[in-house]
Amino acid sequence: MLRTAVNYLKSNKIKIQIPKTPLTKPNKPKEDALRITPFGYSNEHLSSDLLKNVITTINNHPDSLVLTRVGGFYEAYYDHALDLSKLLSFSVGEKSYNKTRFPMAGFPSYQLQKHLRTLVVDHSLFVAINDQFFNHATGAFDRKVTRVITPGTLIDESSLNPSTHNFLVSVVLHGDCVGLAWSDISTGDSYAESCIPSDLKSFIARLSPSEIVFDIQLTSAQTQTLHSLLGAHDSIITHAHISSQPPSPLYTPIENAAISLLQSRIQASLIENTPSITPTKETDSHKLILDAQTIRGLELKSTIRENRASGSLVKAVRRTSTQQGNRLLERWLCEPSSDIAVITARHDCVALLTSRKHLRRHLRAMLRDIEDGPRLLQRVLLGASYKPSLLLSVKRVMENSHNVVSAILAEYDHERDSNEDLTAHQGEWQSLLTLSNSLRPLIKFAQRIDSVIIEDALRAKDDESEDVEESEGESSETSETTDTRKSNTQTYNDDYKRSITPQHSPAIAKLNKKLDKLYEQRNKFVSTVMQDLKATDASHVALRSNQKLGHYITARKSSVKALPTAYQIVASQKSTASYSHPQWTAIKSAIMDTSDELERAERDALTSLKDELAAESEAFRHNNHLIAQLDVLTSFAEMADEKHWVRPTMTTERCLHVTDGRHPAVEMALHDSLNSFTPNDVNMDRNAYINTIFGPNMGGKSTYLRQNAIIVIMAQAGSFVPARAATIGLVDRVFSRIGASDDLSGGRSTFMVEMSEAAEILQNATPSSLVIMDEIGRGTTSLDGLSLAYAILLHLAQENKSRTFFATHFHELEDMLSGDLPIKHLSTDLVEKDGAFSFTYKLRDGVCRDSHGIVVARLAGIPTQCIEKAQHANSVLTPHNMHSSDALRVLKNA
Ligand SMILES: Nc1ncnc2c1ncn2[C@@H]1O[C@H](COP(=O)(O)OP(=O)(O)OP(=O)(O)O)[C@@H](O)[C@H]1O
Repeated sequence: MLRTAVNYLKSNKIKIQIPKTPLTKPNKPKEDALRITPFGYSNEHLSSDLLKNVITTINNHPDSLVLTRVGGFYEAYYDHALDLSKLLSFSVGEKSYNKTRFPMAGFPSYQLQKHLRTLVVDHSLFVAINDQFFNHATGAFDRKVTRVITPGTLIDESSLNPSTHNFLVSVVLHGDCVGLAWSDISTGDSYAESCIPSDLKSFIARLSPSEIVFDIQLTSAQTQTLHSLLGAHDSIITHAHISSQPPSPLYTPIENAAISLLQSRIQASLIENTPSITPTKETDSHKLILDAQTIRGLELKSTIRENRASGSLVKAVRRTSTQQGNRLLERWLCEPSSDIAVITARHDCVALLTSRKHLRRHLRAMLRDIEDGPRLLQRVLLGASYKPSLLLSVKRVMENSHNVVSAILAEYDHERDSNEDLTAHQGEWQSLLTLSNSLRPLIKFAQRIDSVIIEDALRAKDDESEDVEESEGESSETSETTDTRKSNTQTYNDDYKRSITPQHSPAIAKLNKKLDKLYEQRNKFVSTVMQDLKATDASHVALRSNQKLGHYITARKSSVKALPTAYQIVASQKSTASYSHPQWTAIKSAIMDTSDELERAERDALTSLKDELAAESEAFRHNNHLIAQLDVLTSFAEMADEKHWVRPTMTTERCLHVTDGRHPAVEMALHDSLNSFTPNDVNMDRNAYINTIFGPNMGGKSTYLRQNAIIVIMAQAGSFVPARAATIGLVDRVFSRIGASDDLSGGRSTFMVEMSEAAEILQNATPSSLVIMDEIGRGTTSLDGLSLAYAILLHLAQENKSRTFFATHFHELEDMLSGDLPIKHLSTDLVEKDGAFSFTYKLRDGVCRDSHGIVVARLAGIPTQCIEKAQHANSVLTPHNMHSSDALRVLKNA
């Protein structure tokens, strides 16, 4: 009856990676081996309550791998144990109940985060955490599932990539409208929007969610429709109910439906501590839309061939210093703005920071010290790997954010007071000041945390509790020692470490005073003990406490002199004796009780600080978003200065002019191999908005296409651009048809994919769009390909009227497209000098009629014999004689 998560995912055709070897039954371990398994298994019998709970939990969570907390360990039973041991490469143990033995595997609780990464991130499993709670009434442990961890609901820092968001997206389809709500639970960022069905794919490509939620009540036809709208993606699909919660007037009904679907999915996962989703309505809602192929084809987030981040645009241009900045940079590049005011304000900030190297350096140094505020906040609020000292980290983020903004304002004041020419930069300063001044005042709250918490003590306590967790299960005798072995100096290494200042509350002040007094009494008592024992010539005097003897005094026996009667022998060994003393028992008991009381009061104080932080969470998130923006803008400025990028002029005209444009990632790769990049120009206006690019294979056509799209994207994201000058007419969408790929699982051949992508462009591109098309029509016969290329170009020129870069080897197009069309032909060349060939990479006007495919094939290493045959065929055949029997005879007789 038990169904493991692996089986469930497999049976639902959900993509998982499982070990190649099949899951097997464990060998029956030997009795002795059971006691020494690496996960600390002891050969105990399971209690019937625990067993019942485990079986019920497994049955209630048929999709999940159930991990049950037992003491200091997380354990899995039955076939879940087999799966766990296989996936984590553990050996399997056994437990028994009523003489029945069954498999068990587990690990110490402090290793949970590490193993969740393997189970949930690497293997896309769902893991139900069956936690234990001590029940004071029964004196036993109760257990219940507190979280069902899935790829989209991870909040544990160590399982997440800090530089990218981990989105959970809900999708609702109603007629011609799709409602979407998405949230990164680890940062608290949540949004909702609606779109037309054909845009769903681009949304998903931009967000790269790890999990997509469908309404559980969808019919199979509706599910199928949604799947086809989503296209290919790497996310897992889960289901939830659309819960009935009050709709927000900020959102449309379909957006509200998506929000409640998302909320109920989160509720089902974060059972004990469900965050409430309040999506942000984006102020900058005018976006440059990039479709899924474009994000992939331009290698914005990862390379096409190996799907690696290194080599991608994000990686090539990233100079950010914070994790929140890394995430925002990715968002801005995949979702640039199409609002000229927003873009201009960003360019203003970049201009200012580019020209002020000292300010930029100062800011970058300060930004590097800012921790990942949004994820820290979520850890505090959701209790995932929470420890009180996180409040100190939150405080530091507040202070450092304040310092970053203060540094900007101070620089402005300094320039205003000393620089007469400030008016020339007034607009740029205005943009940076508007952004900086939006910082919400949290510094007082930071000061409050500072005045309440005793930092060193709280950190030491957290470190100790981590150590305790790691050593849980090991036996340890608690002891307080006042050791006089080496000198008369008395050390009280077990004194209570206070982590909250007495000024915090009268109750805490009172308890502190009481404890101080008790410590004073103890010190006096210790002096008396020392005198008494010295009188008997005893040495190695120590005051201890343990469970067996209670509070007692030990000393090395060296004299027969009698001690006062208050000293009662409680244990005696060959050379040492242990004594109880009523005064010591009274003092020590009072110290322990008061310490406990103080600890509880301090814990309450920390909880109320946590609540205060929850009330300020919106302001804290706002400030972190501000820091992320300043970080990305500083990163853009760093890049502009380092690589000599320029500020583009933005206009609403349908034009694109670039002087000496470059491709940032290709230029970087060439630079690494000590080669230089050849820059190229663009000149497009309303009379000539289509460029066809001809030239040899490997001549740089695709690079040119991509670099122009990237220049537009970088500009509209707010960055300067890799060029000597640029004027960019605002673009509403970038479409691309690049590279050949099939979609076998979707039942589409390479040519079919190519045509579907072209169809989408022709149906959706507007006069404000930018289209790049690489070698359309190459996947079929030359004649069909040429005809399609011709017709598509004409359609783009006459119907869509989009700015278009069209790379092709069909030089016949020059003759076919003559006449009054807004098309300009450009070419790169292959030149020969002393028998050596080289590419010019420089575009010139006109059409290159030779693709030099055979030369490139030789350079690629095709065997000489084969090349010679190709050269012969090439010299015999022409487009006109290809089917003539004479030509074919000459070819065969060669
Ligand atoms: N402007 C340039 N300056 C220097 N090197 C370049 C330039 N453009 C491209 N290259 C180099 O040439 C290689 C091939 O470029 P690209 O893929 O753009 O050629 P292509 O003309 O599209 O080739 P094909 O027609 O075979 O697809 C690039 O990987 C890069 O190393």
